[in-house]
Amino acid sequence: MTHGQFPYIRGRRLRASGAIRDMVAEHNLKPADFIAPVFVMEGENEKVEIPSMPDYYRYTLDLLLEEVQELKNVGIRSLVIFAKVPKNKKDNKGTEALNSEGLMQRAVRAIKEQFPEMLVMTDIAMDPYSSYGHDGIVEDGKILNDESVEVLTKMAVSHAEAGADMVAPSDMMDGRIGSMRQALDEQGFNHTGIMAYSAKYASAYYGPFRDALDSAPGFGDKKTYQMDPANVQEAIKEAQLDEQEGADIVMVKPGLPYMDVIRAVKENVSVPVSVYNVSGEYAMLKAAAEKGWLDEEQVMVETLVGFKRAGADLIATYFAKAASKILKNKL
Ligand SMILES: NCc1[nH]cc(CCC(=O)O)c1CC(=O)O
Ligand SMILES: [Mg+2]
Repeated sequence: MTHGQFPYIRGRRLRASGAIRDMVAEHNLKPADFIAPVFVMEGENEKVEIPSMPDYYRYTLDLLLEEVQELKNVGIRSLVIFAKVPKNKKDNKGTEALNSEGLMQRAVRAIKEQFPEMLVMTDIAMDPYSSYGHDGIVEDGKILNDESVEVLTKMAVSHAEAGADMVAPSDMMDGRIGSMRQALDEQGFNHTGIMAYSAKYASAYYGPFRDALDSAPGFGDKKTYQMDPANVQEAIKEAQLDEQEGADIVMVKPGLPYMDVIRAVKENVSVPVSVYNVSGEYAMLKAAAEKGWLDEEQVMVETLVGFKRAGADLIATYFAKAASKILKNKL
């Protein structure tokens, strides 16, 4: 009798073909999972490749609109805008951030006008506007919390006025989510959402992004407000606090070195969890791919599905367009 020959339970039966593998896949990526970060700068008819982010560009607003059309064409439904602020418009209080005719506000209005169905998020942080490159007002070498929250709150209202669907505070000041929720509600923007960068770590993986916006801190580092990479319990606390203060979505950032944090946060909040697959993670893969050391497309998809497996509901990633193209061709 050959019946019962060892092994009679064979996992490989469910891996035998593309059809069965796709059928039993526990997690699936789709373009609607992605938030595409976009960089906008002043000027006309210009796009500049970010040196440490190959194939990624900063656009003047006219060309950004064409790029948004391309994102839409591959199925992307959401983007988050970052504005590059000219040096002469930077000061310690981030004054330019509140200018209703500022680049960010103009970009939101133009994108929402041409693509009303696109979910437009805005970065709320002072560093691109700060002469010190910090996410808050500086006094005697320290980053002030409550004074900065006042500015950040006004920034959120200004972006809501411009038409942002969600604001995304990336500053890590205490109490800013509650303050923004209250101000938005009081000023008639109770429909404007908040995606909180809740567990944002003091990470060296942000280097290329700071190149893109010319926003590196002018002195010191961001360790008095961004989190210590050693901590995970604290991430749960920060995410739960932001949920209580009214965040609609909480975020973990960066992504790859913090897969466990995504899982921990996911299990401890009831709002959706997003992850930011940051600029340094993009740069690492692009650099290895350029050298022919890694297969860019395969590693990209493997990484992105890894975020979903870890517990992320949505993913902000510079690979949004490339990954969406691949996913589209698969269907
Ligand atoms: N507060 C600004 C901000 N918003 C997003 C990033 C990083 C994004 C990336 O690296 O892709 C940063 C940089 C920082 O905190 O220094
Ligand atoms: Mg916090």
